[in-house]
Amino acid sequence: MYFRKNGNCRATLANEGVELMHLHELLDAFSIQNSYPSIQIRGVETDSRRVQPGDVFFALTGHTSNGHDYIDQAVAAGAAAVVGTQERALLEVPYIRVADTRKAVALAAKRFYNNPSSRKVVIGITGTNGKTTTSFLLREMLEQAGKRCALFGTVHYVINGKTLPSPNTTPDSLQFQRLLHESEDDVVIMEVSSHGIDQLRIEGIEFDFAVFTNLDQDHLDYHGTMEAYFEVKSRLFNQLKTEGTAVIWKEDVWGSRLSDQLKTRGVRVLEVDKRNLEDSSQSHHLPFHNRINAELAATIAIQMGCSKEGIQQALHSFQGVPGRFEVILVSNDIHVVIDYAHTADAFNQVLSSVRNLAEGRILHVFGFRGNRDASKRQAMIDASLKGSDLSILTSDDRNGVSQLEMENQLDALEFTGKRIQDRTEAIRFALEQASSGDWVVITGKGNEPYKDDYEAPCQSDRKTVEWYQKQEKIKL
Ligand SMILES: CC(=O)N[C@H]1[C@@H](OP(=O)(O)OP(=O)(O)OC[C@H]2O[C@@H](n3ccc(=O)[nH]c3=O)[C@H](O)[C@@H]2O)O[C@H](CO)[C@@H](O)[C@@H]1O[C@H](C)C(=O)N[C@@H](C)C(=O)N[C@H](CCC(=O)O)C(=O)O
Ligand SMILES: Nc1ncnc2c1ncn2[C@@H]1O[C@H](COP(=O)(O)OP(=O)(O)OP(=O)(O)O)[C@@H](O)[C@H]1O
Repeated sequence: MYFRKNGNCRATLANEGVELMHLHELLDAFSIQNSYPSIQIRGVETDSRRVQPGDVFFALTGHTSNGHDYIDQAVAAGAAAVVGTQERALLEVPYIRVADTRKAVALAAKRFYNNPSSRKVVIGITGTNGKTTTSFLLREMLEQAGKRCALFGTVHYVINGKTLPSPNTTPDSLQFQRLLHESEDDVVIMEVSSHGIDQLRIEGIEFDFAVFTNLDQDHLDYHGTMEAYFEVKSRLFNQLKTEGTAVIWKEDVWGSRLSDQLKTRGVRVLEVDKRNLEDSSQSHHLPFHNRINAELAATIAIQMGCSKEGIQQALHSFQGVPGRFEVILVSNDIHVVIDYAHTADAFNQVLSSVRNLAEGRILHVFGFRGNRDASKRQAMIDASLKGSDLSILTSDDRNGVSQLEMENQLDALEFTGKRIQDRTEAIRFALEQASSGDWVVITGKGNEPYKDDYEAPCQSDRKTVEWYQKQEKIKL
């Protein structure tokens, strides 16, 4: 069945609900002047293992493998055309050479799915810490005001109210356009990671609002320097619509710098600073860092027509974010906080928030992810030692690094606290040490499962704490 939609000639495959498009129409999306045959294509794909007959296969040069190595596999699976950057011997299907396949696939997917984000309010949230929390808070405020929100982030994606697993904080461009094509939501709230920007996952998307929370040392294994990291993050703001608005936490030095840059360029900027927090009575029950996130979210919500009362109501009913400042009261007046902090600044924030609450001591359990930015580790250790009364260094997620190698790396750091290799054991130790009025703060994994060789393998920090309570393995 053929039909025309927004001027594009499309067709639907019987019983599959899949639209067809002419190859030249797709290639127009990334400005390829072409004389390729006018074949019909069925879809866009970047993974040879998922190619269906009629798809255009985009060969991406990745960090672990090279899509060009899978072109033959894609063609064998029925690819109607292939797009890549490398020179190729003649194929039995058209091969289109471009300068940048990531850019090409982003623009092709946008065209193929008929630019779905153009019909929604699009909000991007970036920064080292606070993206997830700000996005959850904003969703709560907007949903309570009757706006249906799609959400993309670290914890999960939500489309049409349905929760989907999150393979990446920021989805790749193809997945993003595909999901938005299905979305009947009014608003799109997305966490925008620096990897996502660098890998052009948001290429071609125009934002109504872009938020900057803060910048702290992280991901330098990928970006090299803080300057480079900042430069990548700031690219999000080049994708604001002409009438779009930047919302920035001004107390952060990088945020202040970004704000000045944007104002010089004539971009509309709404700055949030400590004074806004003093004025806002509605978020006083939250730890300080989440008050920042709440204020950033509220600034957008107000711009989108939400009432102050509605925002207050949303903050009141907010259930929190899985694995972010989750507080568990265990017996004998001992509190446990499960949190996702994995930078020095996040440690400072969380530990000082707990300091304001704790009558007794703070016992901090933390670790490091293997195969990721190791240059931030000493600053994290220093923040833990400074902000807690007992600092317990354990395993976080070795991410393919052997235990021996990890232990060697830790030996090279200056740490005067307690080291317990096994995470379950470290949590047990902290709980055993705690007495009435103390707070045990467990950071790094949040709601994510961790792998451990000890008694309770592959579970979450919360489950471990609850397990100890239930098993009465320790006297709480
Ligand atoms: C290092 C990195 O960022 N990698 C991301 C990147 O993968 P890649 O391009 O390197 O993929 P690859 O595995 O080398 O494969 C290259 C190409 O060959 C294709 N292929 C491969 C095998 C095959 O048989 N056939 C085939 O066609 C693949 O489909 C792909 O198109 O692009 C993929 C799709 O977008 C991402 O899923 C993947 O994220 C990995 C899983 C990852 O861990 N990324 C982290 C660093 C990340 O992006 N994190 C941020 C959050 C950071 C934070 O703020 O905390 C995020 O947004 O998630
Ligand atoms: N505004 C903030 N400033 C500093 N630290 C914060 C802030 N908000 C949250 N944090 C800390 O950062 C941790 C991660 O928070 P959140 O998940 O909201 O951020 P994120 O940017 O989405 O992180 P990631 O991309 O790694 O998932 C929290 O558990 C908390 O320790």
